[in-house]
Amino acid sequence: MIKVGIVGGTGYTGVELLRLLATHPDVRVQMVTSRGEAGVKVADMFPNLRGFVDLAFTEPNPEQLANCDIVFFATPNGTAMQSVPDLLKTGVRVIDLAADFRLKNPVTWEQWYKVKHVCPELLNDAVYGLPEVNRTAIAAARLVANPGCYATAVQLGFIPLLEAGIVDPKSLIADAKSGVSGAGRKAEVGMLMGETGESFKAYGVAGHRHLPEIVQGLNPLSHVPVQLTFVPHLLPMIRGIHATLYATLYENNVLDLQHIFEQRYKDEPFVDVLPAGFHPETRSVRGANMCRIAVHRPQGGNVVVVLAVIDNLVKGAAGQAVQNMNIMCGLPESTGLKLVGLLP
Ligand SMILES: NC(=O)C1=CN([C@@H]2O[C@H](COP(=O)(O)OP(=O)(O)OC[C@H]3O[C@@H](n4cnc5c(N)ncnc54)[C@H](OP(=O)(O)O)[C@@H]3O)[C@@H](O)[C@H]2O)C=CC1
Ligand SMILES: CC(=O)N[C@@H](CCC(=O)OP(=O)(O)O)C(=O)O
Repeated sequence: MIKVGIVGGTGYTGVELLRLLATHPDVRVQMVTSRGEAGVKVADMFPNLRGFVDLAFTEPNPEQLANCDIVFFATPNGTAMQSVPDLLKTGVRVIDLAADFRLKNPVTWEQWYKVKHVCPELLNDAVYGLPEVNRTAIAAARLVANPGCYATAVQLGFIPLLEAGIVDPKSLIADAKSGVSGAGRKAEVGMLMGETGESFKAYGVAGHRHLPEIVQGLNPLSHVPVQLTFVPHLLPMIRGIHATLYATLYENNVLDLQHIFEQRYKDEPFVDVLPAGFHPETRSVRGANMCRIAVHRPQGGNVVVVLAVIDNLVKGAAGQAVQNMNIMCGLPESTGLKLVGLLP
């Protein structure tokens, strides 16, 4: 059994990790931390876990964490980097769901996250945990940087087009919408039902911190640096991301875009390319570790439109983290992740 610890078990991604790991056949969760809820039984706070998780929240104690095989950090940005260097020295392998180890350049990190990185020497060692690109490196990694939610949907949508070299990398536009759970569980006026319900708005148009992450991931697939306009929006729903992606074809000749997408993802257990003409719905991936994608070419013109949906808490966070753990531990990648989306 893999001995697992979770730092930050009371946040939305931490609870989602608990939900997924509670029925994982090869995992024993032996420690879940919360400073605010230390001593409280997990199942008393989250009744969906009654009968599955018989643990109480504890303070994040480094000695207990060192007794785990894998530690997940489901903590705010800038938290994991404080304790990961010491934890790695004990031989524990780490999966960080936050952004601390996603960007390779510490200057870029400081620019977007507004704090100095405390262990920039680990940034090159950390493997970006997008299995559809980095599976081999993830298997050998001691430190995995789990991608951001928007970054997952946007990259999975653009990857086949850039790899095939058929679109102008300077023409990329990502219009992405997220449910409110993307902002986490902490109290915030802007996330109240009265503020978000029956309303819809863009935010972060001047620059969102997933922009450098997406560009860093897509640049190696392109012969010239990509130029991306990324606009996130907040939707009055709880879970889900819908990314509508645009790119301009180099040549307006007939290309089988459907075939390109189907071939790229034919062996991927967690990317589902829909038949031509379909429109994916966020509810089809709610609770599931899946990215559903459709590719369109409106009016046969030279603009490709890709639609990609994920559950921000599953393929956008906890599910992808478990997928990475399976790969790191040599388990079949789908172990514990054969989840069907919740309709309606
Ligand atoms: N929500 C989403 O859809 C996604 C989130 N992420 C990222 O995952 C991480 C967690 O997100 P989310 O679950 O939404 O966050 P929440 O704000 O909902 O939860 C944060 C958790 O971290 C704990 N925590 C906070 N500060 C510290 C600290 N200094 N040391 C130890 N534990 C701490 C909190 O418990 P306590 O304070 O009691 O210790 C709480 O359990 C974030 O970095 C987020 O950006 C990534 C992808 C998607
Ligand atoms: C709706 C909403 O607020 N979403 C979050 C994205 C959450 C996420 O994945 O961001 P991390 O990079 O911090 O992990 C945001 O835009 O900040």
